Amino acid sequence: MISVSEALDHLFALARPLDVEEVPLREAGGRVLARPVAARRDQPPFAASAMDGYGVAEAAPGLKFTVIGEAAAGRAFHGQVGRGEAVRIFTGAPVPEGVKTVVIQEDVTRDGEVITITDRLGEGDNIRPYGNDFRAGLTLDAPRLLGAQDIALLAAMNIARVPVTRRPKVALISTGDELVMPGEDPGPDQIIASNTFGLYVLLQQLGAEPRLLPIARDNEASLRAIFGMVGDADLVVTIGGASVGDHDLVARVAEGMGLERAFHKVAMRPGKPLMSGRFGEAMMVGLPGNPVSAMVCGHVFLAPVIRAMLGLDAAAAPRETLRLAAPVGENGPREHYMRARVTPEGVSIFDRQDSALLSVLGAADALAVRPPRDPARAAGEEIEVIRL
Ligand SMILES: Nc1nc2c(c(=O)[nH]1)N[C@H]1C(S)=C(S)[C@@H](COP(=O)(O)OP(=O)(O)OC[C@H]3O[C@@H](n4cnc5c(N)ncnc54)[C@H](O)[C@@H]3O)O[C@H]1N2
Ligand code: MOO
Repeated sequence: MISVSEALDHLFALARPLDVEEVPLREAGGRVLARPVAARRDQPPFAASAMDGYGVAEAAPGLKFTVIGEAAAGRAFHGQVGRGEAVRIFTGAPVPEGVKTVVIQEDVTRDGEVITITDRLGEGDNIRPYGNDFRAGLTLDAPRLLGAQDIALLAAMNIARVPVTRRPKVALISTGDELVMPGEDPGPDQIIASNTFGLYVLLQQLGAEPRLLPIARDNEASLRAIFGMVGDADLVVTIGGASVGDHDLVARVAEGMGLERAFHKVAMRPGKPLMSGRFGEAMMVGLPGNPVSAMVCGHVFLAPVIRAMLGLDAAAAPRETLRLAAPVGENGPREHYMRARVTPEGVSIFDRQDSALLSVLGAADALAVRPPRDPARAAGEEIEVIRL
């Protein structure tokens, strides 16, 4: 069995980078910027007032001015402002020629067209200089996962269409005679396909485009038929049928259809029967069927693979080092990803870790990672966690 980090190395080698597409700005949130983009203008494109008030050449308590016009956002005052003159000005307005400072209206008394600066004149000129935020050519570097604030910046840069990495198309195949879809009536020996839907949402959240294929039954003909439906998927993910049982046919059938397997079985818990390889034009990852095993493999393997396909760093799921809230016993020979909660007292690992228990996963907000053969640990000792 290979280690988790060896498995990740294999997976990164199997993943192919995707091409670039242009999308409208509003659709670029959550996508990965594929090429650097440069600002197409200076911002602000003129010196702008930062406040509502009066623009003057020089301000001091007691000085009087005659108001000769008005400058508002989107409506400049085009004349020259001389000594003894003021322009009524509003936030965002271009600062007229001759104005050196904006006195906020709270620091002024007005009588008809004449204003007088009171004796509590505030500090600063209240003017945002030309190009103060950025200049044309300012570059947003790629690759970069675009958040809401990046979209605001790109808009200000006047970028209406954004080059992003195409979303990886992922075909999700559940396998098993026992599975029915949520909402259906299960027979007495059937259960509901669950991790399929968890993985679907995880993939969506990662920026992939998942597609649910019909459930493949535990026979070669059914598996072959469903594999025949993967189309132009970049990644084929199977769930279940990965182990050694008589009905675990996934690897055999996929190999019959051209899978070049890179590995099968990883020294981890849960998730041991993981496999992967190239499957025609696609990459294939076979996940174990146990609901928690599949979800843990989603976080530990699928998430880094999707990020790599999107052009982000090929890196394992980020870990943090925190302190244990309670002692934990020694670990076995496999790297153990234990459902846990991060509390103010530290990392609290759940007692029940069976890989069928989705209720325990639902209560968890982190996976505590124990190295193989990690000795028993006391409360307060450090432990690495992956946040869920
Ligand atoms: N003799 C051995 N038996 C098993 C081993 C082993 O090494 N030797 N490994 C165990 C481990 S670890 C795991 S994990 C499981 C994984 O087995 P499979 O990948 O073949 O999964 P299945 O047998 O198809 O299903 C396991 C379990 O999960 C349920 N399941 C499957 N798909 C779904 C789904 N989409 N949604 C919800 N639940 C699902 C299925 O009904 C089974 O209960 O093998 C152990 N056995
Ligand atoms: O390795 Mo299995 O995934 O423990 O349930």
